Amino acid sequence: MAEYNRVSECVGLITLRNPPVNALSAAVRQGIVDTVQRALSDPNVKSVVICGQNGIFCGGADIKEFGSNMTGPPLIPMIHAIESANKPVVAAIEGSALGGGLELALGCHYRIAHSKARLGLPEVSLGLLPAAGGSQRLPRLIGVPAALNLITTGRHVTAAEALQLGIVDQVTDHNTVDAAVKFALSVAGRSLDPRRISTHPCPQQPDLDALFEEVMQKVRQSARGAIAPIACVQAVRAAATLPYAQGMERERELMATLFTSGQARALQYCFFAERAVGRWRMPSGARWDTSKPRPVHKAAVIGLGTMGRGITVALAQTGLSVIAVETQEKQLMEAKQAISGMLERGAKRRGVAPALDGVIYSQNIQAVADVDLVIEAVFEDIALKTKVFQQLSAVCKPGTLLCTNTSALDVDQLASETPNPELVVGMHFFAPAHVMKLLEVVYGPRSSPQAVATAMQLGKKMGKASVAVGNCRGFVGNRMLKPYIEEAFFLLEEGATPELVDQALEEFGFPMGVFRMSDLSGLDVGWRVRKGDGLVEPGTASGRSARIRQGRRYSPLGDLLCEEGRFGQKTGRGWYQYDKPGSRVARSDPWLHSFLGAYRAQHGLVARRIDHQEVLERCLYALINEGFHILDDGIAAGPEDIDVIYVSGYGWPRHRGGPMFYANMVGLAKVLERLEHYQQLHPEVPHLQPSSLLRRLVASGSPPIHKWGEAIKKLHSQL
Ligand SMILES: CCCCCCC[C@H](O)CC(=O)SCCNC(=O)CCNC(=O)[C@H](O)C(C)(C)COP(=O)([O-])OP(=O)([O-])OC[C@H]1O[C@@H](n2cnc3c(N)ncnc32)[C@H](O)[C@@H]1OP(=O)([O-])[O-]
Ligand SMILES: NC(=O)c1ccc[n+]([C@@H]2O[C@H](COP(=O)([O-])OP(=O)(O)OC[C@H]3O[C@@H](n4cnc5c(N)ncnc54)[C@H](O)[C@@H]3O)[C@@H](O)[C@H]2O)c1
Repeated sequence: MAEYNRVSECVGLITLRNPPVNALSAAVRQGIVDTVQRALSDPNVKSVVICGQNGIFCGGADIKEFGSNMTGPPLIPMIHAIESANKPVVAAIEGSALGGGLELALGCHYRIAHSKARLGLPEVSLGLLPAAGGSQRLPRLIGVPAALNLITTGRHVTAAEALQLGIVDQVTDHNTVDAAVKFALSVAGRSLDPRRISTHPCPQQPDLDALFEEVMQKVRQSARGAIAPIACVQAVRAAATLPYAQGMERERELMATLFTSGQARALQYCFFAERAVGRWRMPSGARWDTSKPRPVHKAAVIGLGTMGRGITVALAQTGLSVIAVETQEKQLMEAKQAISGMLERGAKRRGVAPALDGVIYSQNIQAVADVDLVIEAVFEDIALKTKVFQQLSAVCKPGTLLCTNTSALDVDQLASETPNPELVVGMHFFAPAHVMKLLEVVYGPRSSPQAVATAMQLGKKMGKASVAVGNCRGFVGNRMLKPYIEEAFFLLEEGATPELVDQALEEFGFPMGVFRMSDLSGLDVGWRVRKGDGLVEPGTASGRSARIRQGRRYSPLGDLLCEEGRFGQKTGRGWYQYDKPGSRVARSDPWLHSFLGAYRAQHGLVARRIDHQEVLERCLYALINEGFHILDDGIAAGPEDIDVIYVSGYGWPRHRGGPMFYANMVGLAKVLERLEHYQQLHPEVPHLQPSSLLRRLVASGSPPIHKWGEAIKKLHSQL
């Protein structure tokens, strides 16, 4: 709703009231229509101010309404009525003015913002465009290049930048509503014609065609199949080339296409999923809203290799004091240099001072005695980690949380080696840890709710998408990756090439296919794991039996490449070839193709034609099937958790919503049918055997994703 008051005798003050972000629901739109009319028809009112309650102007259209039949007054005529008003209307912007919220403000004649406010048109990130006139008014106000940048990226700008761009007329450090009322009084009676943005022509821009061509190319490259950024460019082009009314018509047409697209549904699902994972729960019944995190002022990182360095940077950037411990002197010196460099570059980008003094380096574990939380990132070796955890338990003050960054070891086993297992959780970061958005917070059966709450809160402070998951081999992300990679290997055996597999996955929207990714992260990583699992058998055995290990189909292709010293980019050779070790441009390698030919011949395999469809079905459905197992095992609380993990940590294209959402879109019956089909063809591949949850869901009529919970058993913290 919207509340109306008369202030300073002759200013009509309209306050949007719809907590928490004053989204423009039907009731709010109706409230605005009514109160604007009331203010305009009151002869005592000389000007009008629109603000939002609780320090936030407006978070835009109510996204929850998009899934239903929209009722209430539409936004476009409502904003048009404000712009056409014969009394000045001033927007008082505190907190956020986003999407429809900024479009509403652009319909006002003046905009006053608090210095801490953020403004933007983020519709593109929801698969939409600013379709309440934003795509037509913003270019008229700030010019085509700046509007293109804001609308195609959806980025939020600070009040200072908004002032510089000309989006707002004044910025205040004081009470915004008071400033806006004062301003409204000062402009009462002035001509409003120059303030009606829709009546302006777009500022002239030389080489308009070249500009649009360039931006379109850039957008197509970075959008990786997303349609909204392209529609955003088209809408701004309409603003630049057509009269306002025709531009609005184009905006409407483009929005109509986007609004009902699967991509918009997927992106809006992601928006809510990212918020839903914050409402975590544990098998014990402990939950986000009943578990109080411990304050963390000082943290420690043990082991300053690849991961420890990034984790130190991520912690220091949140303003924490960090004790960074590394036993090897040379490593310590190198780490200090690398961490300082990362902090300096990060601070420069964000325009703040680098937190160099926030990090204290030591070779001695005793230095962590008074920290509140430790993150261990030493080598992936259970004996070493156990020793480190025992040392930490002896050294740290009582109550210090002990977190491990292990990728695959048993968090619960580590916990059981300490006197206080309730203080132990996994904090599984992804490389590079100061950049990658994802954090899996892994709880064991004995982890306390407080430990989980603390790790989740710290993750949020570091700007991570933090997801609480149970303890099992590979946790959620890496566990699902295993069948995906295995299927890719099997496809090579059957006739595919790394190029074909990668192309299919990249066209689907992954930034990198499985083989380019494997070259980047190093083939030796998986080799070490497979050796540890007793799967790697040296030798030249041939035939089908050589490819069955531990009772199931196994492809030794990755091991054979490692035996050749082909570890990927770092050695200049892997699934592709590179100009030199460390170089990043992958080129097709004829050696690899003849190696695959010889391998197939040795094992009696006949190459067949494999198309993109099969690549996608085999790799993605195997991954999704594991996701269903994970849900059934209770390792992830819901499909949103899995989807957030895949979108923020594994390059799953956001406009496809995540693997579980994608399965829902494709249709669960179809996924089941294809898995059954491939399982019949490859009976020795257990991960193609459809999960019982998938079968149950299909049997119960394939309920929509938000109803899957009813078919899922209770949460577990361990398999
Ligand atoms: C054909 C039809 C024509 C239509 C015309 C088009 C109009 C327009 O162009 C389209 C739009 O405006 S598109 C919209 C463009 N606008 C955007 O994209 C802005 C989206 N919002 C944001 O970016 C952030 O919420 C803020 C920065 C506003 C606050 O951040 P913060 O302080 O960290 O808070 P938080 O944790 O993020 O959210 C708190 C709670 O509020 C919820 N909620 C939030 N916004 C909502 C909304 N618009 N709606 C509903 N709910 C919304 C959120 O889900 C959460 O509830 P939950 O129960 O926990 O899930
Ligand atoms: N590299 C990745 O992509 C990645 C991703 C997620 C998780 N992880 C996990 O993070 C952990 C660290 O991996 P990494 O890649 O950073 O390893 P790394 O080999 O780069 O670094 C490990 C560091 O720990 C130091 N160290 C060993 N024993 C120590 C001790 N007792 N005290 C202090 N320092 C000690 C080593 O000197 C080395 O500098 C592993 O458990 C790994 O599984 C790695």
